[in-house]
Amino acid sequence: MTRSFESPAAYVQGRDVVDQLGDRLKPVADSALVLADADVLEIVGEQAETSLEGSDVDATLEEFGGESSEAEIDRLTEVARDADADAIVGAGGGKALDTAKAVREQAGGAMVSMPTIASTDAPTSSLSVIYSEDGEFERYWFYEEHPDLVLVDTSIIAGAPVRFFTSGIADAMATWFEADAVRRADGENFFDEDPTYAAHSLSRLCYDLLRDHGVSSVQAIEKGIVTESVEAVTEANTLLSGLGFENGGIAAAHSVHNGLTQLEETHHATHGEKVNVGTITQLVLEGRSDAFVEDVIDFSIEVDLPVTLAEVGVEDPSHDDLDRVAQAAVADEETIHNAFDVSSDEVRDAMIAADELGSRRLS
Ligand SMILES: NC(=O)c1ccc[n+]([C@@H]2O[C@H](COP(=O)([O-])OP(=O)(O)OC[C@H]3O[C@@H](n4cnc5c(N)ncnc54)[C@H](O)[C@@H]3O)[C@@H](O)[C@H]2O)c1
Ligand SMILES: [Zn+2]
Repeated sequence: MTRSFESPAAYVQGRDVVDQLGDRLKPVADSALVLADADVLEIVGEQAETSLEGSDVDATLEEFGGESSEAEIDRLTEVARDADADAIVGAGGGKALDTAKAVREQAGGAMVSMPTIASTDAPTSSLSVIYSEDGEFERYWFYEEHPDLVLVDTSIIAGAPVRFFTSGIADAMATWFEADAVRRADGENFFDEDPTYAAHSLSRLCYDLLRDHGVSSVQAIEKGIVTESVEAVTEANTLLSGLGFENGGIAAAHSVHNGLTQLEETHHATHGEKVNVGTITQLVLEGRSDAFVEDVIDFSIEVDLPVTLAEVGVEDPSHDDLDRVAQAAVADEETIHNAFDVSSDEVRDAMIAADELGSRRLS
């Protein structure tokens, strides 16, 4: 079996790095299309345009409608073609970046991810999650190419609501436990190949940075300030978690997340928040010691992440509801099989046990 590692060509992070957009794009583009929703255009539109035009790159700003749907991708692809754009710049959260990746796939040229929140693994990856226009999950699109540049402005990240940042911490924490489980089970990464030592090691570094700087970084984001802890956790949430999940593979935490999306009442919880319940469930499935699971739960509570089903919207779940979640989590295509040989009954019971441990630590 071969092992593989793939990544964006460049990653740049720091205060005010949006000002570098033009200089960094100029070698490959004479014109760029910037895609962002109305709120994000308010935050970063003018700064991006000034930087591009200051480097003689023609800038077109277009409002993204908010859903990474095929219809929106097709509409924006037309805008990119009409503008004769050599580069697509996506700014915002996971949905805006996933849309920009899809538009680049169809229109060609270079692609820049400019996450304005550190909430998910979307900025660095070579895939988009596609939804219907009404926001129902439809499918994943996989691409040959990664973004050419990921530009992460920490002064913007620090100005965003803290819930996005803590959600990113949850998604990043899962990266380590999933990559480690995949490696132990001899599972595969997102490129259907063996994970490298690098992927395993970067995933571990991701977790260590979260545990070393998580609490202080969240405190700093609450105050809207940028500290070294904010830089460390932004890097963990964005670069390390992104490289870690694609190259290391994912396992049960994300399958439980996918199962939870079956229940309407979890829809208000973010991706990362549902993943956190999945992480604790995975640790129970692995048979980790009480002390180990409690340590992860206590850290989650400290950074205000959910540790119970009720906290992601599922109050007093019926046996049937939990069976539905568990059955979806072990569907044939689910990544849980990458690392675990388990039945839906085992997943359901692990969810109940994880919920119980979480409730005890909360009280
Ligand atoms: N492609 C991948 O590898 C990958 C990985 C994980 C998740 N995802 C996808 O990412 C999406 C979730 O992304 P998300 O959690 O980032 O949310 P999102 O993209 O759904 O929404 C982000 C929201 O935050 C707002 N926002 C952005 N920057 C802001 C700022 N600086 N200040 C205030 N508000 C700001 C936006 O206006 C938007 O309303 C899902 O569609 C999920 O499937 C993709
Ligand atoms: Zn995730």
